[in-house]
Amino acid sequence: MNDIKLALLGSQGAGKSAVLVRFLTRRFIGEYASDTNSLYHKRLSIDGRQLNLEVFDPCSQSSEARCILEEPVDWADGFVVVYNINDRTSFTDAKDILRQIREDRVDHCKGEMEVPVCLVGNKQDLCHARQVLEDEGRGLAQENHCYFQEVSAAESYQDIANLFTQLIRQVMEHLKYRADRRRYSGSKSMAKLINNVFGKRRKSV
Ligand SMILES: Nc1nc2c(ncn2[C@@H]2O[C@H](COP(=O)(O)OP(=O)(O)OP(=O)(O)O)[C@@H](O)[C@H]2O)c(=O)[nH]1
Repeated sequence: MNDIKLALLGSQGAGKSAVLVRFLTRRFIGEYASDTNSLYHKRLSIDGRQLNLEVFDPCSQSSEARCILEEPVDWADGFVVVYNINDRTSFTDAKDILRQIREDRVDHCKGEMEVPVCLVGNKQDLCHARQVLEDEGRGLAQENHCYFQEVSAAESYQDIANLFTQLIRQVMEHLKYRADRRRYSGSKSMAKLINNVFGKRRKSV
């Protein structure tokens, strides 16, 4: 069984918990405790593969985006970055978060494939009060090579289910790529070791 770890990031009130709970339970619950970190578990099957999903929903992060969190960035295999389309500040925070994820991952995983991230513009049902155009969200996602979707946690399950499914597929590919890379560099160093030991020995015989 594959273990997949995701983290939800975004500014306070963007709707992180609402998006996640909609995915996990198909329901919209109006209010959530926002003063604790939560770790959700779910078993699911995607493309015939059984998965053990863990999702970290950290408690509110300040709007200065001092937010993020060394821990989830190291811990998670993929990220869902949520902003509120009616709140430009939350979009600016999302930009900062995407930049921080990229910088952190570049530092830690030189030469590795980029970590899968999904950018989510939430509260689409309130689009009469929109402050962030859909094209701006799409543009930001393109700059950061990530999947993008506007959703309404209040009104719709399907878009949210699709985006989590897409992200989880990308994470599975990413984990496979990392495992293959490790195996390849492991076998290369093993070949080098064998060559060093036996190659030298053969010479002296
Ligand atoms: N109209 C509407 N309201 C939403 C939607 N999603 C969330 N909300 C509301 O927005 C508020 C904040 O939602 P949360 O899910 O608690 O947001 P959060 O990002 O987890 O917030 P923190 O835990 O404080 O960081 C709540 O009152 C939700 O009911 C949505 O799609 N549409």
